[in-house]
Amino acid sequence: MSNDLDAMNELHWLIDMVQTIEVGLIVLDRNYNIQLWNGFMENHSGISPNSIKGKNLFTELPDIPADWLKQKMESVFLLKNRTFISWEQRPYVFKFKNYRPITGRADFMYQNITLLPLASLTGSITHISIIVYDVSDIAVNKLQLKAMNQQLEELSQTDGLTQLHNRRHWQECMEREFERFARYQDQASLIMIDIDNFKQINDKYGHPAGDKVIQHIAHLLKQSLRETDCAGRYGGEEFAIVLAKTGDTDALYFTERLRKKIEASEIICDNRIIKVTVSLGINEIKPNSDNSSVWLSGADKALYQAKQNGRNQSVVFTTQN
Ligand SMILES: Nc1nc2c(ncn2[C@@H]2O[C@H](COP(=O)(O)OP(=O)(O)OP(=O)(O)O)[C@@H](O)[C@H]2O)c(=O)[nH]1
Repeated sequence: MSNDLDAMNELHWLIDMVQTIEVGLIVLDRNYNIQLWNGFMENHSGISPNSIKGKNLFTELPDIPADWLKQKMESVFLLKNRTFISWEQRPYVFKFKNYRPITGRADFMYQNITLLPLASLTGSITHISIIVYDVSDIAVNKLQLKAMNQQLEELSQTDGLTQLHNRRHWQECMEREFERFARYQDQASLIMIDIDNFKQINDKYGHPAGDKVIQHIAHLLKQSLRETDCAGRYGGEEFAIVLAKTGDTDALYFTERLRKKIEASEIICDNRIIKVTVSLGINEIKPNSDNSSVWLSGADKALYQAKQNGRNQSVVFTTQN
């Protein structure tokens, strides 16, 4: 008698706990009709256990990705094995609003889900349990950390004044492009750009005005680039670009258009108009280029030649440079 009472108590406690636990519990039969729907599910869906019992899960909650979840559940029935669905795989299965104060930034509740086969007294799998864990805190923290890391990575690759790639990152990009060429024999051209007589601009208008000129050139440069091109601030008043899939004839067309655009533009600083020009050196990858340094130094030599020739011009590297 006392054993019966103990067992009854245990069952009663268990039912109480199932109802109040901060985890969603659902039991479905073979046709996905709901047999159990605990307090957590009621609180977050607004649907009471009495009103949903015996009804089909997918009819009652049409937001659930039915085909996808059925496929998972069928394999649980078939293999008699539990399955886990992580929030990283699918942020949620049940579209519940997120009310947590800490993770107020998430609109919905991130969920980890376990699908558990339930055996009848005869041992056959007649039902399935869906266990829903609210993992919004973990998910939001992880996503925030990921976003911050991404931001940090971008910052570590970006030049603060111009928002172009910084020298180190540009160099990596250039080396990648060089290796790609070595593998696929693709065309690519490297361009070095230097602002003409920049020291005089600093001396005449002041360093802040000089900075503004650098930003202005970077802005015009960005406007001229394609998605696949890679541009960076190589030094103080020097920029470097890799034009993907571009031979030196097209690169020259690009640099001349940019040069003329810069020449025609003006920078207004403290009510004064500043006009600048740039010199540009171009070097197309050659099939016999040994390494990326040779490619870079070819463009640098062509730039030097452009300066020697009187500035405000583009020069294509040849072995005579
Ligand atoms: N305002 C500003 N000036 C910089 C920056 N970095 C380098 N400079 C200046 O840029 C000038 C570069 O001058 P030089 O290399 O002598 O060449 P240049 O006057 O441009 O003459 P050419 O290149 O021969 O046409 C130096 O005076 C540097 O101090 C920067 O970030 N901002």
